[in-house]
Amino acid sequence: MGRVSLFGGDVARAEQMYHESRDLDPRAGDVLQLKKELSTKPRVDAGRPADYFHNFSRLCSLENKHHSPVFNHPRIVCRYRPGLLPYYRVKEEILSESPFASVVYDVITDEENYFLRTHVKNKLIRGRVGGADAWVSEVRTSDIAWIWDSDSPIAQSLSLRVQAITGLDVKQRVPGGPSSSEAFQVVNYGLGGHYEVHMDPFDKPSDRPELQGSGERIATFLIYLSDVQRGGSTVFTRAGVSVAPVKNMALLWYNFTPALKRDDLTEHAGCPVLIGQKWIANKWIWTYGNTFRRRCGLTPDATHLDIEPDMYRRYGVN
Ligand SMILES: O=C(O)CCC(=O)C(=O)O
Ligand SMILES: [Fe+2]
Repeated sequence: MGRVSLFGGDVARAEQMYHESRDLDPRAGDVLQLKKELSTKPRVDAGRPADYFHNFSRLCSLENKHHSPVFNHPRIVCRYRPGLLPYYRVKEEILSESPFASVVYDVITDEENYFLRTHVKNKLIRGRVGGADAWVSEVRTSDIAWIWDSDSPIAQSLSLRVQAITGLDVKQRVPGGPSSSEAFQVVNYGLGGHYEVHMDPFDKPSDRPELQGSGERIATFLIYLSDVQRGGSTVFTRAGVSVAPVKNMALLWYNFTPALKRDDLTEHAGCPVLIGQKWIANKWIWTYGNTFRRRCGLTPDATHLDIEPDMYRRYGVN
């Protein structure tokens, strides 16, 4: 436990546990190992804000249900989300207004879920972080694989569903052209698997040819392919939102404000899986093809809900 605390950045607790366990058995292997790690590990991880681990671990340790800051706004929290098609509405729970984050239940069927997980069975490889020079890192401990729309009619119909729900273009113009969305990224986290605090837009240009000229990841549509017995929530460390995985539920948020300013409040993380395993499928939607679908607001600080009526009026949806 002391080593877990140290790994989680809680040096004070690790030291306290070291002293307690040393008094019990000073020669135990774990005690000696903890002593070694305490003496070599830098006390503060450079570049991380002081509240980095505090917010991450506090939000991760909340109970296994959604948490959001008090939503003090006259606009409703549960609604039928206006979508691209006037007759197609999905039940949506808004968890945060700014940054906008919401969940939609049962966006895929069990059969589609099974397809996504089995299609990648022999293709999963360790996920990386970074842009063109992406590297394997302890920051992200999961296996990933990609499913393009051209790989299967099921993937294609799922992409169209994401388009209908978000109102955003998701067309993939590969090979050769810029795309409005990436392939589904299927991710498997084993025990302890996690993804530390990060933002989805790239810091550096990506080396993936299909993304050249596509702009940026304006929205993230994350589908949970499994429940997780304990742990594995997605947490927004600055916005104070925690989302517990529910099989076949999707979590949607916008990484950019309507004025195309990177929204730092969307900083988020995947909490460590404590019991069970976790599967998700990410769909990132790009600026390309969406300039007129998600227009600017009337003011530079307009939020997503401010521009929504304008976004859907074009499709005859009120
Ligand atoms: O696993 C999660 O809950 C978050 C995953 C994530 O943020 C990502 O893949 O970019
Ligand atoms: Fe992410």
